[in-house]
Order: sequence, then structure tokens, then C-alpha cells
Amino acid sequence: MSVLLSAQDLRLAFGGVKAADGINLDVMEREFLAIIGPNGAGKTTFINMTTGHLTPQGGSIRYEGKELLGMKPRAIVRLGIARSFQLPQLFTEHTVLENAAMAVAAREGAFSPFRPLLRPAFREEAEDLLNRFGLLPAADRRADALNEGTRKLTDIAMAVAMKPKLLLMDEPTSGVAAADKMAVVETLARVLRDAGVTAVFVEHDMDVVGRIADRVAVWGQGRIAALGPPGQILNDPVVQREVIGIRAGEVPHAAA
Ligand SMILES: Nc1ncnc2c1ncn2[C@@H]1O[C@H](COP(=O)(O)OP(=O)(O)OP(=O)(O)O)[C@@H](O)[C@H]1O
Repeated sequence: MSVLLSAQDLRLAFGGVKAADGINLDVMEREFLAIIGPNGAGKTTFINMTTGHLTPQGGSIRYEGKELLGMKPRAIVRLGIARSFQLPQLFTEHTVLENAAMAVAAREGAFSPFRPLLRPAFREEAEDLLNRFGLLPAADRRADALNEGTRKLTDIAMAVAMKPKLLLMDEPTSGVAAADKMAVVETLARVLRDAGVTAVFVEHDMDVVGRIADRVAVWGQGRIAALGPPGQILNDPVVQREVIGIRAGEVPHAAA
């Protein structure tokens, strides 16, 4: 497997807060890399620096060997890096199908408020996308009437419409009802793996991490405190105590 994204000595401080304090990380092609860590550790900051929404004060981020620093978010999307947000960014007054069609149209640079959204080519691709995510039954529902699991999947489907090679997801399961969580996770993992997409995702639910991550990076105060396979990281007593909040003697969440 080759390196897709490589961060070297990334640094960014907000006043006295070091949100990135020398981040070194290689993301391998097609892997699912989970980022875990306490609130304020700098996890979202890393995503924002990769997408061009924040500019590091030092270091470099290379994607397929190309330096991303200094590039605008739109240019980074065009290279094949998409993201989904902790709070899904949907067009709430439109249906799920229309949202998906808008993402397809945006990718084609053909979105226009004056032309029909559901042109046949966009509609067909949007339906295919929804089908892959198991979202066809929700196709005609307005985005503001969806449960959180369906909203999250729709948001991720829109990111996948950009045909990314790398997808960055900020807490893909936050707010999703416990009963729906694993189905959502299994669906998104299946679609992304089928499409050969590399995924980097921030996650607080260790069951989710244990289920789909190939590797886990533990963030601590702007640095990577540990990195390895989930069986190793999630069973590490320090990670359990400092990040997961498990005390000695309790049953860990993750399987070895
Ligand atoms: N635009 C900003 N301006 C000022 N401070 C910021 C900004 N973005 C992040 N920070 C600060 O940087 C630190 C890291 O924030 P970040 O959101 O990356 O943490 P996180 O690990 O994603 O936390 P959480 O799990 O709560 O989402 C925090 O102290 C935060 O308050």
C-alpha cells in the first residue's frame, strides 16, 4: 500500500493553545484511519488543515506527493479530497434525491438555480448513489424530516458524489440513535470500501472504531500520542484511562 496523504510537523496555535504541535502522519491508500482523543485535542483542526479551511503555521501536508498548503478548499476538493461534517450540511427544504442530485451537479460544475435539478443524467446518478447507501426509500423525503442516521448517510453520500479518493469525516455517528448506529456504520464502510475510498474519521464511539478502523491515531494536545491497529490501541491501559474513560477492572469496549 502506498502513502496517499502525508502530514509532516504540522503546527498551528490559537493564541497560547497549540491545536497542532508537530503532527506527523502518513495515511495509506484505501485504509480507514480513526482519530480519537479528548475534546480540544486538535482532531477537527487536523481535518480543517487538510481541507484548506485552516492554514498551518508550519509543516507540510502532501497528497499524492502534491503540497496542499496554500491551496484553497475548492482546489483541494478537485484533487479528490472530500469531507463530511459533524452537523450534516444538507439543503433542508429539498428532498434526499434533490440533495444528491445537487452534489452530482456541483461536481460537474453544472449547478444552476435556473435549470431543473433533476435532469435525467443527474437524477440517474443520484438514484444510483442513494441505492448504494440504502437511501432510496427516503429519496422523496425532505432533508429536514429525516432521522439523524439518514441525515448523516445523505451527507456522506453527497461527499461520495464528488468521487473522492480521500474522505474526511468529522464524527460520522454523532447524534445517531444507538439502535441505528451500527447499521449506519456498516453501510458507509461498505460503500466506501466498494468505491476504494480512503477514509479518515474522527470518532468518539469506540465500538464504531473497533468495528471499521484499520488503524487508530490517538490525539493528545495537538500531538499524536499513539498510533496502531484497533486491537492494540483500544486495549492500551493508558488510552483506556486517558481517552476512553475506562477504569481498571472494567470491560473494554473493543475486541482484541
Ligand atoms: N478557529 C479557532 N479559533 C480559536 N481557537 C480554535 C479554533 N479552532 C480550534 N480552536 C481551539 O483549538 C483546540 C483544538 O480544537 P479542535 O476543535 O481541533 O479539537 P477537537 O479535538 O476536534 O475537539 P472536539 O472533540 O471537542 O471536537 C481547542 O482548544 C479549540 O478551542
